[in-house]
Amino acid sequence: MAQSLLDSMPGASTGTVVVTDHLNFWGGKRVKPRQESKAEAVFEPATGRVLCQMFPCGAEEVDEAIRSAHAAYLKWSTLAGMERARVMLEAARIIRERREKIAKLEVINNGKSITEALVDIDVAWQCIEYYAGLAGTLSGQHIQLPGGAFAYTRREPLGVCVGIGAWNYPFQIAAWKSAPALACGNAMVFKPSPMTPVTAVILAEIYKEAGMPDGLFCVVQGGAETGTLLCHHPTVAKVSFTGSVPTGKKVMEMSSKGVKQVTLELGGKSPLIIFKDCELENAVKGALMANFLTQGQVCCNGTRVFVQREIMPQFLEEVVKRTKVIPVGDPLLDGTRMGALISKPHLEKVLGFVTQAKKEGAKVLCGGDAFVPSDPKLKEGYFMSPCVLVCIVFYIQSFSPGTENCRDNMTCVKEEIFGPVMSVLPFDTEEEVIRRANNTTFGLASGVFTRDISRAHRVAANLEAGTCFINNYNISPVEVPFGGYKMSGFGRENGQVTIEYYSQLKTVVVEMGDVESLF
Ligand SMILES: NC(=O)C1=CN([C@@H]2O[C@H](COP(=O)(O)OP(=O)(O)OC[C@H]3O[C@@H](n4cnc5c(N)ncnc54)[C@H](O)[C@@H]3O)[C@@H](O)[C@H]2O)C=CC1
Repeated sequence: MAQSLLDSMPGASTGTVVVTDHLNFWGGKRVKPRQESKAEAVFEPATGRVLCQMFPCGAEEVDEAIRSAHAAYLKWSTLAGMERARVMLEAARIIRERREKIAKLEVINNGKSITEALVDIDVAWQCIEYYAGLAGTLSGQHIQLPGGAFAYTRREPLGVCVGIGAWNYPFQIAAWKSAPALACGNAMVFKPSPMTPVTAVILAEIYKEAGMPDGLFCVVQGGAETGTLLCHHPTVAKVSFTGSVPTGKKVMEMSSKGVKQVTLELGGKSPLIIFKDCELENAVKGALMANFLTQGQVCCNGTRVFVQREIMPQFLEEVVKRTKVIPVGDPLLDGTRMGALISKPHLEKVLGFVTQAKKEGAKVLCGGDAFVPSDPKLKEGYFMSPCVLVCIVFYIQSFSPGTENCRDNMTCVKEEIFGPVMSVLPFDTEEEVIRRANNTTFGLASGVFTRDISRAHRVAANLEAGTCFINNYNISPVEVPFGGYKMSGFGRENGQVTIEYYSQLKTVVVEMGDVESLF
C-alpha cells in the first residue's frame, strides 16, 4: 500500500495528495484502525486542505502492537551485532533509493521546503547506517579476579522501547530513535505526532522489507491518550520522547511508575552570541540558519541573538536585508526556502508572540505577518513572513555603550516561540553576555561567532547547554551527540554515547575454585 502511495509521489504536487492507507503498523503489516469514530483530520499545511484522517489507537491496539514488538525482540536480540547491521544497512540503502519520494510526502504532511526535507531523509538513512556500524562493536569487559576467578560484562538490550515524536522532523525523529534502539537489539513501538502521521509507517515498511522480523518496529497513531497508554504499559522498558517541556514532565512522571528509563529531548530558547571580531558575513548566515530552518520550528534554534553593540548596525542591516528576500511559498518548489507552519492554531500563536513583543516595546524590523502567496491554491496555507525583532529602546540608543536598554525579560526573549522569529539583543562584555545567555531554564544549544580562538572555547565551556556551535549553527551530524541541559531534557540522541541509553550492562561473575562459605 505504501508502495503505491510512494509510487504516486513523483507526479504529486501541492494540493493533490490524499492519503487513505492505514497508518498503523504492527505484526509486519499496516493495520486497520478500530476506533474509526474518533477520527481526527490531518491537514496539508501549505493548502489548509485535509490530507488524511488519523485514528488514535486505543488500549487493545497499543497492547497488540507491544506484544508484536516483544515477540520480534525475542528473535532480534539473539542475533549477533553484525547480523543486525546487515539488515540495517539494507534499510538505509532503500531509504536512500526512495529519498525523493519520501521527502515529497514529508513536505506535503509537514509544510517544510523540499530542499530541507531531502536533507532530513538523508540524515535519517545516515543515522541508520551509523548505528549499523556500531552494532558490531557492542561488547563487554573481562575482569580478572583472585584465584583464577573472573567476571565479564555483557551489553544487553532493554527490550521493547517506545518512541514518541514531535511534528517538526517526523521521519528523521523516527530514525534517530529507532536506529540506536534496533542496533542494540531492542524492538520499538513508535508514536508519531497526530499532526504528522504519514511517514513513520513508510519507515516501518522499509525495515520489514530490509529483513527485520515482523513487529520489530511498530507504529501506533494517536495523541496524548495513546501516548499515556504506551508510557504505562508494563512490557515497555524505556520511553524516548521528543516534544515540549510540559509533556516531557508527564512522560517522565508516568514512566517513573514502572521505573522505566527515559530520554527527554525537549524545547529550547538558545543563545547565539556574536562578538565584534567575528566574520560578519558568516555570523549573519549563522543567525539565519539558527532561526529560519523548518519555518523556525526547530528545538535547538538560536532565537536569542546577542550582538556586540559596536557591530549592531551592520549586523541588523545585513540580517534584515537577507531575511526580507527569503522565498516563502509552495514548499514543493525547488526555489522555496520557507514553507508553511504546521497548523493554523500554531501560526496564530506565533503571530501572537509578535503582537505581544510589539506591546512590550520590541521593534519589528521585518516580517512577522501572515503571508498569502500569489498562487491561489496556497491561499488557505499557514504561511508567515520571517521576522526580525529588536528592542525599540535599544534601537534608538544603540550608540550609547553601557546603557542597559535591552529587554531580556520580554516574552519573545524568554519563551520558546517555535516559529520564524529572531530576537536580537545588544551586549557589551563577554562576562555580561554569558550571564544573560545562561539566564534561562532551557539548555539545549548555544552558539558563538568570534575569530578569537581562546574566547570561543572559553565561552563554549561557560554556556549551560548540551551543544555549543562555534562559528556555525544548527548542524547535527549523526556522529555527534545531541541533547539538553537543564529543562531541555536529558539522555542523548546520535553519537556513540546513545548506545548507553538503549542498552544495559549485565555482570557475570565466574568462580573457578571452591566456594568459601562463611556458614
Ligand atoms: N529537543 C528536541 O529534540 C526537540 C524538541 N521539540 C519540542 O517539541 C515541541 C513541539 O512539538 P509538539 O509535538 O507540539 O510537542 P508536544 O509535547 O505537544 O507533543 C510531542 C509528542 O507527545 C505526544 N503527547 C502529548 N501528550 C502526551 C502524553 N500525555 N503522554 C504521552 N505522549 C503525549 C504528542 O502526541 C506528540 O507525539 C517544542 O516545544 C519543541 O521545542 C521538538 C523537536 C525536537
